[in-house]
Amino acid sequence: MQQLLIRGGRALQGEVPISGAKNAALPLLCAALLTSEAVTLHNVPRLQDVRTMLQLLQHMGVQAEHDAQGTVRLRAQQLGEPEAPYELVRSMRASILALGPLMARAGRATVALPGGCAIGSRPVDQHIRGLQAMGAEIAVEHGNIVARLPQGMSRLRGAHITTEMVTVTGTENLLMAAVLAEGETVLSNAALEPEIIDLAEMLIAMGARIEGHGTATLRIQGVEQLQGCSHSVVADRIEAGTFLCAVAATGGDVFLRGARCEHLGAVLDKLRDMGVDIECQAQGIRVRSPGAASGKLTAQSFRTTEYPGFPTDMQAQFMALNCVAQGTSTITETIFENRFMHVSELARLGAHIQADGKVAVIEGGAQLSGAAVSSTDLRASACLVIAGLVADGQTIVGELHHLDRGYEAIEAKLRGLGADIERSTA
Ligand SMILES: CC(=O)N[C@H]1[C@@H](OP(=O)(O)OP(=O)(O)OC[C@H]2O[C@@H](n3ccc(=O)[nH]c3=O)[C@H](O)[C@@H]2O)O[C@H](CO)[C@@H](O)[C@@H]1O
Ligand SMILES: C=C(OP(=O)(O)O)C(=O)O
Repeated sequence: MQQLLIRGGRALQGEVPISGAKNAALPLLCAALLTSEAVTLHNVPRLQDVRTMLQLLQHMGVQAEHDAQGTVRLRAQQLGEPEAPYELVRSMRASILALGPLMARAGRATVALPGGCAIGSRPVDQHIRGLQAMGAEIAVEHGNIVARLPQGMSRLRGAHITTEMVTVTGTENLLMAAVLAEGETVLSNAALEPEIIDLAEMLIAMGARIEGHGTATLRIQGVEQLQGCSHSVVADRIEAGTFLCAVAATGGDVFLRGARCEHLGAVLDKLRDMGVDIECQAQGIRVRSPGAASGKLTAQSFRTTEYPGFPTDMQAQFMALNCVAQGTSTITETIFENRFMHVSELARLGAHIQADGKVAVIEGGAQLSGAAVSSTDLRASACLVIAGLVADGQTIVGELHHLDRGYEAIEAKLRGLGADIERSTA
């Protein structure tokens, strides 16, 4: 079993490269299913979810290779069996993103129903409803979503779809289904995340006709086929936000190369209000902080909401920061019903937090002390790493498969900034 050993108390200094976004790379990889031509993706992060997605695509007959420079070359010339088996789906919920492209390209798909996972029940009813509105027949059989076109129908048909809530992968799935559908699709209540814009831009480069990406209404005119393309994955705003919180907590002066201020508005506002200096530059973000130990950082309350609000994927990391900043803060998690599992682990490090339902109240100013803690999900593990970086003594973070799903070389990047952190096999 692998674990991270962190000896806290060092300020972070220097420059760190921000990788391509996991949550953009995963739908972009699935978009390669939409064409028989070659697709090249640059700036693809080397992390476990990407490896799982490549395995899934290879399972369907897609040629896919990831080189050491972060370029993935894909070709879905002929699709094999359009199915996503449970072994792959259960380790990565984003496998559901194969459903829309497979229905668009092959007219049938079998995708294992993702189970309830750590952070909430996460149903996919909106994905299914949207595809049904486009003419798909869908049944759930033996734990699989089995989708097909009815007899006599050769393509999905455009439809007006309003999702009942804003869903990121739901919007992506329906967008990828609509680009090859017959006629116009209007997606209302669409998600606005930068990863959706990145996907729309790649699809447009493939010949798709899309308007309104980045707004709540997407208009798609279906085309008969798409061509190959070359596209670079947008920078990971959540990885950048994680480093911002780490530097804020430890203190220091770091340049996040490639990070984009315009994608981090709500997080940057809270950091500035806290007393952290943020400078937006063309090539990245510079962050300077006196560190929590100075007593000069003021804890900030927030609610997680859909983009452009405060991202749920930054809630845990910011909570670690609020534990050591001064004052009492309240965090309300509105997106997922079970995303406070890091609270009990932070308590093992000496944090003072009371969580009840959607709301956690954090009494700041804690002097954390190192202990053995266990990751419960991806961002919870990043939160524990941040806490470890400011705790006295040694923190041991276990269950690293969560962290490795979504962070590329996080300990090497932190070591490059002066952190005392290493991976060991227990
Ligand atoms: C791979 C990827 O991009 N993952 C991100 C994506 O997840 P994901 O796309 O799974 O999250 P959604 O935006 O779909 O979920 C938002 C809310 O809608 C609910 N819902 C969603 C779909 C549906 O059919 N029915 C339903 O009830 C969910 O349970 C949740 O409460 O957006 C989340 C919210 O920003 C992020 O935390 C994840 O990191
Ligand atoms: C929850 C996350 O990812 P996923 O949707 O892949 O589980 C995340 O990136 O924080």
